[in-house]
Amino acid sequence: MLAVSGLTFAFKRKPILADVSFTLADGQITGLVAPNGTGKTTLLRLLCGLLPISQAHVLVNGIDQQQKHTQFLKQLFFLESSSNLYPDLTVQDHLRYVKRVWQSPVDIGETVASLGMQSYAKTRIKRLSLGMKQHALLAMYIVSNAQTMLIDEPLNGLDPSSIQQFEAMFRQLREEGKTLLVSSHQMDSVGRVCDQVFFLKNQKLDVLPNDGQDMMAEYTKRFLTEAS
Ligand SMILES: Nc1ncnc2c1ncn2[C@@H]1O[C@H](COP(=O)(O)OP(=O)(O)OP(=O)(O)O)[C@@H](O)[C@H]1O
Repeated sequence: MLAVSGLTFAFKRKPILADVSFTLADGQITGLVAPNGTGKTTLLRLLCGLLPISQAHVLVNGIDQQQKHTQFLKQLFFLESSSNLYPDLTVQDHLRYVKRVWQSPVDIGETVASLGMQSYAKTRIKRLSLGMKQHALLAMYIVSNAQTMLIDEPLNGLDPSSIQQFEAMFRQLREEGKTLLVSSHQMDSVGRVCDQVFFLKNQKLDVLPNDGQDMMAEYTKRFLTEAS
């Protein structure tokens, strides 16, 4: 479980979050949705300690981000984007690194096969397409076996069958009891896989349980009607 209380953050004069509190349960997928530049990535960075949380508390399974930082980080996986991958290392190098650091029992070969990556597992990152790099990034999350996974726009650059494949992987991680917070602009996909959605608006999170609503209509209600 991830528990956040009293999180406030601003970049100089740009407020991003105002006294935000929430919990994410194990075995749940939460979507994080907002227009470009609102603060989704900033929230994910704050949760894992890449930006200072000042007076707030962020705990994973009761372990405090600030008091037990190393132990906290072992419970969590966040790699912001596939542009953070090492260009001269292969996909397999990245997966071996994650497996070792997170002391994970997850089998690399099985993960590669389940994502259909066999043909480029030994290829350097710099020779891969965007979609292939997105697969490599998701494979790193799976191999980490971390309890909490913060995933920033994983569906960018994916073709429809890869989107289906990623959605199946998210569901599988949910079945394994993982806690997923996934930012996305793909409202149809959010509707298909998320148990609840956080709409970030006016520095607050508007929490919507997924009861099968049309998520694009929910987005429009919150963000497009006032823009038009
Ligand atoms: N290091 C930084 N210094 C100053 N401002 C920043 C910094 N990083 C982000 N911002 C600003 O904070 C705001 C939120 O950015 P963030 O990247 O969190 O948005 P986002 O919701 O993830 O957007 P997108 O959907 O485009 O990825 C933006 O206005 C951005 O310009």
